[in-house]
Amino acid sequence: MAAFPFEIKAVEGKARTGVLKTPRGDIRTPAFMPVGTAATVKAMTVDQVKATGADIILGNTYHLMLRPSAERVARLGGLHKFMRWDKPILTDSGGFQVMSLSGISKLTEEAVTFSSHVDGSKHVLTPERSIEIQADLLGSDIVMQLDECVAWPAEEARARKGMELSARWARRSKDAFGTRDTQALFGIQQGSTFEALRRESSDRLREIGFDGYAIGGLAVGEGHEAMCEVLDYAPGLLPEDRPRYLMGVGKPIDLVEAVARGVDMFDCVLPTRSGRHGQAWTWDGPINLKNAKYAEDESPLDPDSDCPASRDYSKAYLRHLFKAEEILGQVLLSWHNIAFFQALTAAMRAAIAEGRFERFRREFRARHLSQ
Ligand SMILES: Cc1ccc(CCc2c3nc[nH]c3cc3c(=O)[nH]c(N)nc23)cc1
Repeated sequence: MAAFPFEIKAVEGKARTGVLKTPRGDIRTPAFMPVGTAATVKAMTVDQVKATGADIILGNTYHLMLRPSAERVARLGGLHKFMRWDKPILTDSGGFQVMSLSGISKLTEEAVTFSSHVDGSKHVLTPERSIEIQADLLGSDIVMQLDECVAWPAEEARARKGMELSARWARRSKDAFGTRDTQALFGIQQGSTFEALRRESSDRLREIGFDGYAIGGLAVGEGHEAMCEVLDYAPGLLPEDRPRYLMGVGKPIDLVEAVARGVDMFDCVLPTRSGRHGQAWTWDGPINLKNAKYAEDESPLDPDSDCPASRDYSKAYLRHLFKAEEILGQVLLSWHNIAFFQALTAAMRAAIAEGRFERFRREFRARHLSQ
């Protein structure tokens, strides 16, 4: 019995819109999940995040196990209580962050061992330990298996080794997760840019059985075209009646093109990270508010938005805040960008439900990529 019912409401081509029902609330798909790495969506309060329409946020095993430690979060009541977010949380398993953030790390059949980028202390992550941190100590609603994300570009032999290790860790993760039914476990498809490897990965994950399936190993520098080439076949290798989560993606155009290829869930640091540097995402494409042309532009970022950061502040004021290095600039632009990504996924849900997604996709590309 799948822990979380996934109801697909409408389909247009490969695009789907639906609802993933969890004990802590429904997740409308296609869904964009704001990244809350260290128990905060950077520069935003949970009330602002909720106001944007986000149904779920992401937490990070790697960061929280190093600081304040998973045991401390558990003693403080778990991640939801700690950060005052009472809707669903998905946590990553930590392996990806070890490879991209920590200093010395060692990968064996048994575990990933690494030294903390915070204080140099030594840590060990096994599939079993990652499940314990995510499910028992942080208390997340959607748990990710521990996997190995092979760097791009990869030789086929190297990509096979990583895919096979991830498949063995998928089995160990499922065994450690057990028969919990108030939390969900997602497997992660690997195989780099090789169709045969991704097919084998998908078959092994399907055999084990998961509540949802992630597409890993992308958004690692391959670029939009190469990613779309993999997405032309990768989502379809996974069970069509369960959610498909494309990890680490992406720019607005990436989301639209991935939804068109059958992806349901997304996460990316782009809206908050670019917001902190003065980049605003809009229906007409990205703009850099530090540009002199906005110095006396009294228009807001989006007058039709219900988000105060998008509707109530002039570009001139936002530019001033960034030039003056005022914290409020980072707060307002993070808020606007997250609201824009939520508005984009809401527009795609409506378009698919009304059978006009292809028109939406065509019009979005024409307007957003016009620059
Ligand atoms: C809080 C949080 C931040 C980031 C993530 C996703 C991080 C992420 C990737 N980001 C870009 N490409 C990625 C690939 C993988 C991958 O193959 N496996 C895993 N476990 N995570 C990935 C999850 C949670």
